[in-house]
Amino acid sequence: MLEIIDLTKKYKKLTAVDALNLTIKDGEFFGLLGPNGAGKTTTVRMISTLTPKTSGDIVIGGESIDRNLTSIKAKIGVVPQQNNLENEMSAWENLEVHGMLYKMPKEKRRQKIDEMLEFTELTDRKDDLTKNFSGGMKRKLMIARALLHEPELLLLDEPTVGLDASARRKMWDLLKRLKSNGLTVLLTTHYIEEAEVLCDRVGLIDKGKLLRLDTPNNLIEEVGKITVEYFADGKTHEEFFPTREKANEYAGSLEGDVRIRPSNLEDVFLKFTNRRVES
Ligand SMILES: Nc1ncnc2c1ncn2[C@@H]1O[C@H](COP(=O)(O)OP(=O)(O)OP(=O)(O)O)[C@@H](O)[C@H]1O
Repeated sequence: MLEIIDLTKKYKKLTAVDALNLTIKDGEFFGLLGPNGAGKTTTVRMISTLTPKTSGDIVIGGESIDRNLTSIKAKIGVVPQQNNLENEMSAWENLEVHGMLYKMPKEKRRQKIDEMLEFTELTDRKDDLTKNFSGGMKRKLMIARALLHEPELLLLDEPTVGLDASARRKMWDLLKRLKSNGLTVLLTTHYIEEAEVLCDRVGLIDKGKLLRLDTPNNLIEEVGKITVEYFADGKTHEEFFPTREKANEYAGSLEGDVRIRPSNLEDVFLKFTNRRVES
């Protein structure tokens, strides 16, 4: 569905995305996980054709984005990190304008608007101005809008950033419904739990480079399923073990504050970079 080949973006001396290679399969829910500034937004913007790439290629459904921009644009739906709704328009009007921009015939457009409002649970609020919406409702409307023209690939840039815990969980449910419908999704996030809960495979990205790419489980197993966390010399240390027995054995040799827990993707990131994703 999506092939990214040696994709690079340079801003003067800064290489924001550095020879990125990855392939996303049909129906896959793929996550790019990395801290702020890792190059996630730049990658999504290049795939969305909003930011020109410096070099490399992006192939969507067999077509390079350098070839046929109009047909590529029809294949993708984009949900940017920042709200870019028309705030003085109602939810319905925002969707109507999008459908017209994508040249959807009136009957089909109206039918999809109803369907998307229903899917995102915004039907009751369809006539309200979006400036009066909560952060979670705005994000849901942006998803409804991105799906309206029936794209093959949905790009979600940090879909839950700025949302409170309850709105984030509701958004995860909505994204899980998309996943069960078989849509191909590329999501960026710096939330560990989000990547673990939603993604079939995860690419760890830091300073523009892809460090690792696999299922969350495989990545965690590569590092060690069990973490021993202990406090010494004024800071917290982590050691990783393949089994609880080995972790127990090691923990037994330590003094003071010791915790044994399942490893997560934050530990994987820490192991490969010495830095945390959620800092
Ligand atoms: N228009 C620009 N001009 C110059 N540098 C930029 C520009 N856009 C991004 N950068 C730089 O490129 C790097 C990657 O930024 P990017 O926004 O892609 O990261 P990110 O992983 O999406 O982080 P965030 O979630 O905070 O947006 C950063 O160092 C950023 O400062």
